[in-house]
Amino acid sequence: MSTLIKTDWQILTGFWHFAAKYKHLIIIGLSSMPFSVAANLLFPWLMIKIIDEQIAQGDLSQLPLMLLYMTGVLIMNYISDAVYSYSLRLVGQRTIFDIRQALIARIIKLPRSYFDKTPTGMTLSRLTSDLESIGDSFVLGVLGIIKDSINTIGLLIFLYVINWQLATVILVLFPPILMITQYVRNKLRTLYQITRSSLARSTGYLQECIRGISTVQLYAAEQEVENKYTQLTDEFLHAQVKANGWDAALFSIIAGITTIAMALIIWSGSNLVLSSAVGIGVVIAFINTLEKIFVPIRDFTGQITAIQRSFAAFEHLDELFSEPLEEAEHDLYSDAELGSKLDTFESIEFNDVSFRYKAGDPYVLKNVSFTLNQGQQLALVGSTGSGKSTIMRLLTKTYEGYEGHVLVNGLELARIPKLKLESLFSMMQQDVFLFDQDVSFNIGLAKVDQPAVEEAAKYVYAHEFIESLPNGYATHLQSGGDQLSAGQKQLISFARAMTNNAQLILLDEATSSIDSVTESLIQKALERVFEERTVVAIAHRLSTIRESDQILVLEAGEIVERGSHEELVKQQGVYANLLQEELV
Ligand SMILES: Nc1ncnc2c1ncn2[C@@H]1O[C@H](COP(=O)(O)OP(=O)(O)OP(=O)(O)O)[C@@H](O)[C@H]1O
Repeated sequence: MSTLIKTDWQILTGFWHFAAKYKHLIIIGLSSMPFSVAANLLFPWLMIKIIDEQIAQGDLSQLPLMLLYMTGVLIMNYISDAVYSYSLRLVGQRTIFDIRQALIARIIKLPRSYFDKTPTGMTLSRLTSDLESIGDSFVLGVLGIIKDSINTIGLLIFLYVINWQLATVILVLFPPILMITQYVRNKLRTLYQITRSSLARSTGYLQECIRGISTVQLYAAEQEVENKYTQLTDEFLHAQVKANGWDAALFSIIAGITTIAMALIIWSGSNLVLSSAVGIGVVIAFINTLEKIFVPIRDFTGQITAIQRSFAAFEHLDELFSEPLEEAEHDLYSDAELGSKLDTFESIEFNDVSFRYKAGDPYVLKNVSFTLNQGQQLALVGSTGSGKSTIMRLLTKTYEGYEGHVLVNGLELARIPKLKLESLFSMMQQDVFLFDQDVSFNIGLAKVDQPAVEEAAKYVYAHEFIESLPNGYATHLQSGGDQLSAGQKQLISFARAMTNNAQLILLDEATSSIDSVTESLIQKALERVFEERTVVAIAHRLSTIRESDQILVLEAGEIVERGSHEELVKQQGVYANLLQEELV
């Protein structure tokens, strides 16, 4: 089997098309480089000229012109540096912006199976810290390395041309500087890893505690939470302090080596001056250039580490981009093939359907078959874990990969694009997710106008309670609708399901206990839906589904009984038992 592990280079080239869009900016940035290098070389060259050919000769006639040149060179340096940084940083920022947009577009289309196996925090960190890491580490690292390497090589060649003996003095100091920086960087890398992982752990812990704040307060566990958090952040602080120490040490060591180099240059330079091999200007130019060579070398290993660190982020993003969008893999019906076949709901047919969530897992649906025609009501009944919600999830294409056939109006469900189902089916969910927005948004999800929102609310008897809220439909629902009762949340979910006038209502009745006033509203709404629409319902209270045309009783993924309420009662089987339990 061929290995699918990509090299860093392959991953990186996979992202190139994002940056390639800004080729013109990259060309502008890179073409400023020769000017920057030229300025870096011209400056010491002019200095030598001024000292050795003007000052040392006692002839200052050319001095104003030389100073003018120097000013020009400095200005050229600033401008080229600014053009380089501005344009290439802009490329970095725009590229990251585009990657973020592409990532979000991808994430929201990923199948539910992805979200089942991936913690939310991990997906969010791809969009935040991984992208930030690419911005901070990769973009700045690469920009720094390109600029510093070209400048350093240019300067070294220049110094060798001016005087090879003094240039060799500088070159001799390269190996110890590289060794020391490598050693300190390794220490820093380990410490940075500790700081990152301890920060991630403490932030994760804090996130969890804030999410579960009501439990923390209810059980008076504030002190324990505080202690644990202090312990986790202590580790972070400790590693950070150590890292600061090493960072400062590296800085001082390089400053020390620069001083040693200066002493060596002065010492050997003085001898060369005395023997008239070079002018004093050359020695001064060498001293002036030292920092420009040693500081980039100090930063070099850091930039390499930063770039390496960003490879992990690229790898994470690549994984996310490689996550399959399940629907795209299927041979979906074209618009022409569908024609008007899905304009009105006619029937659903489950034909020997089996399903498991993952290959190798046990089947949670086994050979399920049933038919539901327009205008009928089908109820799914069974103990917890028997597979009722799984049937709903297959119908809404939340999960794919069933065995057997599911036909909607005679068309294979797997081949129907999800969007086409939207106007046909509507789901009244058990887990009501309310957005931190007003009631109207929560009902219409910004897809329908206010009259349609109110019409849907009236249909499910939610209008009255919504009107009694402080700002009616404009009332802001905070933290997932904490100010609403479980029943009120359900009514909003019902209204949401009604906004698109879908012909088939998929109903997942809530198990949560509901106050009696809202309960009667919910019952009225359900009765109306059952009377007027085609319904597939998971009902926890059997009273809700009494009037259904067909009741399927599931046990461990299999249909064990089917029939109307009366027929099942007569059978004296599982359904009759469930009914008995409910009455008790
Ligand atoms: N995302 C998932 N991944 C793996 N297994 C799952 C997943 N969701 C449900 N299951 C398993 O599938 C089986 C059927 O679950 P399902 O949610 O369909 O039951 P249910 O009858 O709707 O139960 P309840 O009445 O409690 O909602 C259970 O054994 C459950 O553990």
